[in-house]
Amino acid sequence: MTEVLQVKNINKIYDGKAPFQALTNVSFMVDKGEFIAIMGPSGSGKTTLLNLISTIDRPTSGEILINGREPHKLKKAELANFRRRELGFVFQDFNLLDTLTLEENMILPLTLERTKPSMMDERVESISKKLGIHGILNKRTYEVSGGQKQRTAIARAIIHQPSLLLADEPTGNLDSKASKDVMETLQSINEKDQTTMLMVTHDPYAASYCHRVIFIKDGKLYNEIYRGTNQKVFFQQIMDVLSMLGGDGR
Ligand SMILES: Nc1ncnc2c1ncn2[C@@H]1O[C@H](COP(=O)(O)OP(=O)(O)OP(=O)(O)O)[C@@H](O)[C@H]1O
Repeated sequence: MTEVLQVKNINKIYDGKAPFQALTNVSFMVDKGEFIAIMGPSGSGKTTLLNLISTIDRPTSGEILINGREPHKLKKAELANFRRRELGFVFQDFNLLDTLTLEENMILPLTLERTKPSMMDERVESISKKLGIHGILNKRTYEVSGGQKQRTAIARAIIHQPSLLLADEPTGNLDSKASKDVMETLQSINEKDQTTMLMVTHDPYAASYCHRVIFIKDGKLYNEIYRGTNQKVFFQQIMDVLSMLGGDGR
């Protein structure tokens, strides 16, 4: 089986005085090594979908399988372990701990797994070099740039070699130079390590680094497009779908 993520017929209804159906019959598959962007207007259900895949929230009906397993069926403690081992997270606002150095931030997931110190050192060395943060590992988060913070957050997200890396607007707080830098970093990790990635983004330039963009509108799949060899052409195709969707994709 090469599918890392299977989303099958997902519905999500938020209960309340006026129940709201945020997702309707959403299905898609993601193969090992794929790099996927999810785009759509504001309120279309992107965050809802990411929360279901990241197991933070549960679907009302339908199945989500990650590496062939259904995390939503696990008990609480097992689910916590599953999430820690199988998933990596990158957020818009980095979510780094300000009192720790970049290295300490990076190794947090390994500390939780009680990984041997020699193994930790090896991982820190190779990943920090790959991400271009090796020379600043002893700095604290307030001493480095936004792009460097996000690269540290990416390092933390991949240090335990997750099956699936989930990113929520990873370039949302970055200027265009730092965004380019972070997207090139994600692309290179995806290519070298075959890490499967799924990213929610409003940024068509960021999405143009992906293999495939899935568009959602009003909680339903609207369209999906695959990248050929040319990133500029893909960027234009993404812009075209966004303009059909209406607005600026937000
Ligand atoms: N906890 C909740 N209870 C009720 N309705 C919710 C809840 N969370 C989200 N919604 C509604 O579900 C819909 C989808 O929201 P969601 O946050 O998934 O959209 P989004 O595509 O991520 O939007 P944005 O791009 O603005 O972040 C919206 O109409 C929202 O108001």
